[in-house]
Amino acid sequence: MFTNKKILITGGTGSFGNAVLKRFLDTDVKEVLVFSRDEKKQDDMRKVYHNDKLKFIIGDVRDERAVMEATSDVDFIFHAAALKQVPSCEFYPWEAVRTNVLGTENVLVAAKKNKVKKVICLSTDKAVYPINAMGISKAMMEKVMVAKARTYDDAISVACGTRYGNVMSSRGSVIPLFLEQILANKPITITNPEMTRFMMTLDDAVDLVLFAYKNANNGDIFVQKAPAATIDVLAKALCNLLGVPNHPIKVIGSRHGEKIYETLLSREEMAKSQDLGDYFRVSPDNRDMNYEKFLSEGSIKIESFEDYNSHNTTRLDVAGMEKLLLKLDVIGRAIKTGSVNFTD
Ligand SMILES: O=c1ccn([C@@H]2O[C@H](COP(=O)(O)OP(=O)(O)O[C@H]3O[C@H](CO)[C@H](O)[C@H](O)[C@H]3O)[C@@H](O)[C@H]2O)c(=O)[nH]1
Repeated sequence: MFTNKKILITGGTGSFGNAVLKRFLDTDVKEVLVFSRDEKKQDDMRKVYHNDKLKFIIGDVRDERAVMEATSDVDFIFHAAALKQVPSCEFYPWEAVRTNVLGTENVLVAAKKNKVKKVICLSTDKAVYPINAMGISKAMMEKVMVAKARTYDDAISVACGTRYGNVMSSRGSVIPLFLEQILANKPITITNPEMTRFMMTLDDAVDLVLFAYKNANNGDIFVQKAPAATIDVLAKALCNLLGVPNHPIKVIGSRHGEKIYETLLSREEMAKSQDLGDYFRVSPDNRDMNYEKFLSEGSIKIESFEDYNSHNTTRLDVAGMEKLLLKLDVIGRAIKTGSVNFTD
């Protein structure tokens, strides 16, 4: 699939970057370039992987020149660089715009100029009916991707997007936090026990981008079908797995910008999405602005569709959640060693 090809991953030192990298390095890829800002994280990765195919570039997606140069000789781009923490983006929304929106524009402009064959832009469920700055910036990122893709020559370059739910145990997320709290014998801090989130493993996340890579047409957005659970179920499953079913719980209330449930596809998107089995594809609206030419489009009955969200998808009970959690290395390590290692 990647024989003799050069791949660039923006934000390649993060949880997703590491997971996707491992898959790429197992192929006969020519080179994998990690483009990111943090020299320390790059140096740590360099030492862990010891692989000649892996190259590191220091740079920021906000910097047009750095992006142009980094992508000059690249076949594929996986664009994962982002500000993604909901609370911090609420406090610094302009920073989210700079990285998530303008940074993505830089990547897409450079990809066109440098004739990159495919660009896969990573988005999130929080971009659908967005209420927080992170989600709004990711929604704008998707709009930029779709609009830029309209200007691409299909025979040369393809840009597409993927939308994730929560990636279980990614850096800074709730699963490592709850594990730490249990192991330190501190109460688990639950925001709202009834809140639901889609649950995806990092492997699912990698499968989704590879599916998009293989199947995308210009402007497509892909979503993977996924189960969901309440935070209460998640906390109970973690306590059971660590052998402390009666561990204390403290309800702390929602944080800035949080939603009670997340949506992977809006009702409007469901009406025109294509069901591909484990995935949905949402193709772009490629009409031009002379809308009077396209009257038949008005006939779809949006009301007869429901959005695809973490309340109405398959819901995991405690046993189902435990089974899914056991797929994560971090859980096995926590059970065995009594400590949390965040390398997943
Ligand atoms: O102390 C805490 C912290 C979180 N939660 C709850 O746990 C769920 C998940 O929280 P996370 O912080 O793990 O995840 P978010 O849903 O806020 O956002 C996450 O998912 C996004 C994708 O949707 C991005 O990847 C983002 O980086 C990542 O943090 C939420 O319902 C949250 O309210 C608690 O109950 N207690």
